[in-house]
Amino acid sequence: MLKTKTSDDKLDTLLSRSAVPIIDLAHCGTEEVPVKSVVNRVGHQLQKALSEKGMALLVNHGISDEKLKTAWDHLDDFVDLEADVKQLYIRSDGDNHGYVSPGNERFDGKTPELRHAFNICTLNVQNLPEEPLPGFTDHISALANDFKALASFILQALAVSLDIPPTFFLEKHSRMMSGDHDNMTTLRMLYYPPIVDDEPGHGQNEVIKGRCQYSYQRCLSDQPDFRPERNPLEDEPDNMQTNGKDAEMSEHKLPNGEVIRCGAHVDYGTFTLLAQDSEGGLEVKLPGSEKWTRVGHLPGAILVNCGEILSIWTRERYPALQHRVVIPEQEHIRSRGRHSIAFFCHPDNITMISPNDLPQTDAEQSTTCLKQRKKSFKAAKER
Ligand SMILES: O=C(O)CCC(=O)C(=O)O
Ligand SMILES: [Fe+2]
Repeated sequence: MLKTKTSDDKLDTLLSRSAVPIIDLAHCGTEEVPVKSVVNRVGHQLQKALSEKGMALLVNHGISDEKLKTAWDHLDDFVDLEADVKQLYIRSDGDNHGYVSPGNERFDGKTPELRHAFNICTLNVQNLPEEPLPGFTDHISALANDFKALASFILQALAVSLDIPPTFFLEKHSRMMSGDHDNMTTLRMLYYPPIVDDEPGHGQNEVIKGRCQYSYQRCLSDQPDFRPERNPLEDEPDNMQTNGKDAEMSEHKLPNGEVIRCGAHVDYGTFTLLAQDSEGGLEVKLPGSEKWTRVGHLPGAILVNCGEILSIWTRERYPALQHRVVIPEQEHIRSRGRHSIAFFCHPDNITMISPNDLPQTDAEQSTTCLKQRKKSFKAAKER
């Protein structure tokens, strides 16, 4: 009893350090017909969380930890296959589906990324590595369907939050996981290998080539992690850093080159659902701030963050969240591998995105009114 209380207290303290609002989905996030009262409550909580922070942590969402961990085991097994077998599943031009090896992507436009990714845009068996990895297809298909159901729940809650008909977004996302020619929704499995600094004298390209070899490190960390933000002025009294430089203090720079786990970017879909086995360097820029903030890690929780399309649809009421994954400063953290799964929720390709689809807020209405009054006053004066 006491033990439970103590650990609850500890968790409360940890959660109070989190920058992210936490929303409880009462275990019905993946139900085909979710309980209406829960959708309504979550809608109201999302309204506050997304407009103020651009993100929220979902708990009791309905996707079990076991399911996520088994998916990461399958990804580990895939990454461990011989290069010529992996090559059969590589992402090809003009199609987002398939495997992407380390060093091939630069989300910030310049910095190569240290991660293995497997994009799944369709559940067509031919496009999945079932032959070398029996069981892969069934497990990943079931997981993709769970994420699709969870995304449908969030789409309904979003409609509630914006005071529009509950099926408004759902109807515009009816083709999720049918292939990126119909709908760009993607389940992306990610593995970030451990980072071990090169010894002096080793070649420049070791980081991309050598250090990204697979280490067969199954997901390890399962502890809540909300370490307080480090204050550079406290740690290095002589160092007169400005605020703008805080970001660099939480990041480890490798001596032999510019690489990152995932460069700074915003997702371009409606929203993203993100599961992770440890934080491993995930940082965000909260709306209106230029400072990188650590997200922290709550085991089993799924982060939802706004993408560009939702930001356009809502006239930035729900701003797209800038994020990145840096190489963690602490040696014991960066020398651990990290797994994540991102579900990028996109509208059907034929959908027209217009902010005029959504009713305006009172503030927006009065700005529009004022603009119209000024315009007619000017016209009357000219007449
Ligand atoms: O792995 C992560 O935590 C983030 C990945 C991400 O932001 C992306 O692939 O768009
Ligand atoms: Fe992203």
